[in-house]
Amino acid sequence: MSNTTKTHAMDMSALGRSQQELNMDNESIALEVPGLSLFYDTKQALHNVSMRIPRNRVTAFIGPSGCGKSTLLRCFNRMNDLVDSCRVDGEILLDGKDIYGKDVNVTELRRRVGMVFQKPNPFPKSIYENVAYGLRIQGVNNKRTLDEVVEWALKGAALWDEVKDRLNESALGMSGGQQQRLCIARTIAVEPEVLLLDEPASALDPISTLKIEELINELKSKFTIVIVTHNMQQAARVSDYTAFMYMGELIEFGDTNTLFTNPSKKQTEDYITGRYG
Ligand SMILES: Nc1ncnc2c1ncn2[C@@H]1O[C@H](COP(=O)(O)OP(=O)(O)OP(=O)(O)O)[C@@H](O)[C@H]1O
Repeated sequence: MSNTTKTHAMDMSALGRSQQELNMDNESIALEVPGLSLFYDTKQALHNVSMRIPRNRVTAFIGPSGCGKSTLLRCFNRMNDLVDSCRVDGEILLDGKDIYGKDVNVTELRRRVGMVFQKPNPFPKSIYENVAYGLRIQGVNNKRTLDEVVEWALKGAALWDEVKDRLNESALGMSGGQQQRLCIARTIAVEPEVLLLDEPASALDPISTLKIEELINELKSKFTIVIVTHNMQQAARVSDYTAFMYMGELIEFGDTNTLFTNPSKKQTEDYITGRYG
């Protein structure tokens, strides 16, 4: 990298990050993509993507609009199955087993790999029932069990103190930031292994965004987290590993500190220094 570029590369210490580098070879792997292509009709949106997502870490997908970040994220819990024109070619291994295999129960897969979307989407139900929803679907109706899980999940989503006195009020009366944390609580209530976050803070104000980022940092001790973000500062703040994508290809994937301060590919360097995107 040239000296000029180095001065433009992100100052990671300003983000409060330690300089410690992580090594994928020392990680336990939650999700493995040996080589995945994806088509919407004849248009190829992912080109032979290979990657390993480490357990109990935060992995961020960055890249310009339309590069395939959300498409790849949605492959991890087969949300793309809902798109008629979509065809996936390849495997994704969750704990070593192909999630596209014939015998896979997709409902169970989506419990194990939960997803939170860009726009908070609570159900028009009470705060309590939003969090209890996934358990009720599983047939859990014991009040004591539900009470315990609702409290655990709301605490886990850093929302309990704000809502504990109004659990029976409608979730639709909450602020946007609270609704997004409620959606996180609803997702973690069924104890997934992986949490997919698709731009979870982009519709939120800066204070709510900060809360979501702090929450991500806390949740990674229990869950493997994959986050799509447009915001490079956010990726640098919250993630351990970062994948840079461009036009459906995975260009570079590695430890976040290294990717932002010393990228190995020219395309990554151009993107993080603001030359395109
Ligand atoms: N349901 C769909 N049908 C057809 N094409 C789609 C569909 N969803 C996405 N695409 C196309 O696939 C490509 C990748 O889109 P995707 O939304 O994954 O990109 P992205 O990197 O997440 O973009 P953004 O940052 O704007 O959300 C784009 O060319 C997009 O137009």
